[in-house]
Amino acid sequence: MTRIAVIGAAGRMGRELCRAVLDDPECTLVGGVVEPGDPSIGADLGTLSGAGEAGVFATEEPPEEADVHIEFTSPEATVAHLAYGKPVVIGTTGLSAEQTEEVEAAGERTAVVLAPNMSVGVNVLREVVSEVSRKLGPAYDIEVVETHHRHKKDAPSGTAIFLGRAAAEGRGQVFEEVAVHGREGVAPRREGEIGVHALRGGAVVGEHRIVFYSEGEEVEVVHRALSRRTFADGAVRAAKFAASAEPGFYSMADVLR
Ligand SMILES: NC(=O)C1=CN([C@@H]2O[C@H](COP(=O)(O)OP(=O)(O)OC[C@H]3O[C@@H](n4cnc5c(N)ncnc54)[C@H](OP(=O)(O)O)[C@@H]3O)[C@@H](O)[C@H]2O)C=CC1
Ligand SMILES: O=C(O)C1=N[C@H](C(=O)O)C[C@H](O)C1
Repeated sequence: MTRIAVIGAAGRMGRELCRAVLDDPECTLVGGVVEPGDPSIGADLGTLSGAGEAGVFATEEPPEEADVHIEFTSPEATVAHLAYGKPVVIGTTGLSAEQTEEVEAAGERTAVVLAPNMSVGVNVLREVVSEVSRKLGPAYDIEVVETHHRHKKDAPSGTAIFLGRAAAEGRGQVFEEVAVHGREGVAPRREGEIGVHALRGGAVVGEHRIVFYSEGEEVEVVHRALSRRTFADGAVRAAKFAASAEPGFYSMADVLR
């Protein structure tokens, strides 16, 4: 039985995670951490997440007995929470290069899984995107287009960067050197650039399109998340992995291996 505490339990993903952990016969939800001063402190996590009373309550600090934490909060909170020192699965996106380095360094002390998208589909698609890019070669123009709900804070999405890197790597480029984020004014396409575009609106759970254009054809690789449950199920799978893994810095590729 894996004892899991959800950090950021009052958020959109936090509630989905609480439901997913409560539904999993191999896991026990032992706690849920919310921001200091949050009105849901003391609330039953089952009731808060819509799963029905669970007898486990939202707190400001995680319970000692957790084997592993699942963290979907903000970049700042995620880095601050590394001090808990527990095995942790991190889904938070929008981390700076310095914040990512801090997360990586935590892997020297405990098991850390960091993934901008916990769905099986996106992680399989990463290989497909890399391979399509490799086979089509540098003559094709690549554009990455992502769409998310109106509440999403970071842009572009962590997944757009993840899949953009795969496309770049596939044809021997470094994504950060060729990415062009949106276009405005006089902005003709330069050879080899990868355009990245973030659409925000409504309740869209998450859509990612990697489009390859030549003069004569258009090849599109698409992932649409239909429910946040797909991310939560992946995170719970990663938590079971992290709870028994050696200290190290892991990705979903390690979890799904
Ligand atoms: N890897 C993946 O598969 C996925 C990743 N994500 C990422 O997960 C993150 C969260 O997304 P989402 O759930 O939609 O966002 P929400 O804003 O709904 O949830 C984040 C929650 O974290 C809380 N929080 C902030 N600081 C702390 C803290 N110090 N302690 C405890 N809780 C805290 C927030 O509280 P408050 O609102 O009061 O600030 C909020 O309830 C984003 O970075 C998003 O991109 C999302 C989906 C899938
Ligand atoms: O904020 C979200 O909602 C999502 N964020 C992740 C990202 O930034 O890639 C994953 C998913 O697309 C949903």
